[in-house]
Amino acid sequence: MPKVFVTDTTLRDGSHSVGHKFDLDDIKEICKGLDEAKVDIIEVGHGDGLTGSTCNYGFSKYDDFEMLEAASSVIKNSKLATLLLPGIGTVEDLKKAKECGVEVVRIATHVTEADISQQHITEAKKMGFFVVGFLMMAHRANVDKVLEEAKKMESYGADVVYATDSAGAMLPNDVRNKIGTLVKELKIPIGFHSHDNLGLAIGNSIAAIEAGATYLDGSLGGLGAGAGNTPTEMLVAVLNRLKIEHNVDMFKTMDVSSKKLIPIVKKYGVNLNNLEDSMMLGYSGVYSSFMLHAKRAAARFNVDYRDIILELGRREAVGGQEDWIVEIAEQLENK
Ligand SMILES: C[C@H](O)CC(=O)C(=O)O
Ligand SMILES: [Mn+2]
Repeated sequence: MPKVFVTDTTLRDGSHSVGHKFDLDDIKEICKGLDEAKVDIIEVGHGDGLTGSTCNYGFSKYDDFEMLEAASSVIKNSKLATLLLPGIGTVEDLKKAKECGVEVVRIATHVTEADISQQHITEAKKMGFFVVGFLMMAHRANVDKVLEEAKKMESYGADVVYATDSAGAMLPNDVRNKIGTLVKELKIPIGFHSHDNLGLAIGNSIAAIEAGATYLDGSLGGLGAGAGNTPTEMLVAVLNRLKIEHNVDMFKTMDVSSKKLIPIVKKYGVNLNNLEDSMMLGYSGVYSSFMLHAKRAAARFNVDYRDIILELGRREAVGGQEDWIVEIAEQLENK
């Protein structure tokens, strides 16, 4: 299967979950972590896109350009992105975003309204942006309509078109059908952005990949509107398990999620699940009762418990082989 590019939207879609109130220092911390994890694209800004900070959508703590400058000041590897909804953001805002170091702009419209993206996509291309057309609420139109609207975005010059499951309402077959059709009928790469309202964010992302999508969105810990997005760290784990080529370091996405994002969002009363333990067990296929002992051994030998779990998975450990844990920890210490 072709290589997949990961966009992390913790600092844009995730900002819906914290009332658009991320601090500039928080933005820098998260961006640094995502950048070190080599996430391809990091999206930053108000949850409703550039200049979404209004009484309609909720005021953010900082304006988008301050947030984008803060992000840009720490990003070395990844590309900085922002979202724009025509009618909320303007071409002037795109120019300002460019000056802040933004390289990727995602122009978002309702799935039946691609026409209103023409000016913004055309102007963004002239400014040298990598332009993503983002068709929101993709469950609300049938496959022919989604195709018609995606083709419009392609004809305006978009580099990628997304089908976006804004309401987390799509079922895997719908994803497969729509993404598969776009992949077949368009010349540009196709992306998918999901929400977890039916517990299908990861499953639908897999359906999208299998149907040929090569741009996938996630957010750390799944932080995002509604039930949240596909967790970035879990998406990377699944890509690894599927042996699909990508650029992202799984452990580093886990670290930025558990060590940086979770403490930050606690300030806003958001209790984000720490996915690390359950994800490592599923990823390596190790029985849950090994976790406690692996953590104890990791502390004793000063090694990463995740490496112990990975090795237990490689050895296909089963109940009764807990004695391997200390042996593995000791070997890791001596490496
Ligand atoms: C403006 C929305 O939050 C964009 C998005 O992420 C979605 O439709 O989903
Ligand atoms: Mn979203």
